[in-house]
Amino acid sequence: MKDELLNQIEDIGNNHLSTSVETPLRPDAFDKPDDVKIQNIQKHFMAIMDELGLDLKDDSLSGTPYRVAKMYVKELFYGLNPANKPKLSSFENKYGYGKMLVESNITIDSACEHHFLPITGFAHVAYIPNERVIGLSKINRLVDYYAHRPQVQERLCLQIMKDLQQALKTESVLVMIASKHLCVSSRGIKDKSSYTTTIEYGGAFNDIERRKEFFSCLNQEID
Ligand SMILES: Nc1nc2c(ncn2[C@@H]2O[C@H](COP(=O)(O)OP(=O)(O)OP(=O)(O)O)[C@@H](O)[C@H]2O)c(=O)[nH]1
Ligand SMILES: [Zn+2]
Repeated sequence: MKDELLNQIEDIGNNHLSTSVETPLRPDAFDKPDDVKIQNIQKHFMAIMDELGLDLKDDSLSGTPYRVAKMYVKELFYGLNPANKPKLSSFENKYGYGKMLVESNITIDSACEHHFLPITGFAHVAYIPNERVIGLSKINRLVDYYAHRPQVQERLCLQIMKDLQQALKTESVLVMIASKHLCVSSRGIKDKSSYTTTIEYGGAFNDIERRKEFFSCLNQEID
């Protein structure tokens, strides 16, 4: 009886846990063109500055609402729009390269979705090819694309991994991100020294020996 009750509680718990690596976006998120979004955000940001008591007639401040709006739509959050997703061109693995490829120290420039403050650091991506290999720069472009959204680091890691697994038609992909969150270092607890590491992997990387090999490839002195 007690076990049955515990199972029922567990079932209820599982039913409530719906997992998704998608960024929560409204279905109509891209119905408006970018210039309309910029105009609207400009008005809202003007209201924020006004509420803070800033003089919007000052010649150094008057352009700020437009600057911020353009920066949000075209730069910091360009990765929200699927139209901006890089094409992941892949090639036949004619040479039969069968071991690990590691693309390391990829710049992470992101923003935390809880505070809209920067997340900066590095991503290290590895995969073991099957029949396809991918253009190296496409890995960096994919990281940049997903980073340019309001993010949490865990989801960023997963979004990159899942897309690469799909493009490369293999589960053997690993994504590690080490970064600093300004919301931890510059406000709140103001811890300047801590940083956050997330690591997600599948396929051959479930083997600890493959992960050790990956770690041994990091921090090489190049140049
Ligand atoms: N798991 C996770 N948490 C994050 C990430 N970025 C920021 N956070 C955390 O999100 C949490 C938001 O918590 P709240 O208590 O609602 O916000 P807060 O009052 O500003 O929290 P403090 O930062 O502790 O002052 C904070 O603990 C942040 O450190 C991330 O990428 N992943
Ligand atoms: Zn934050």
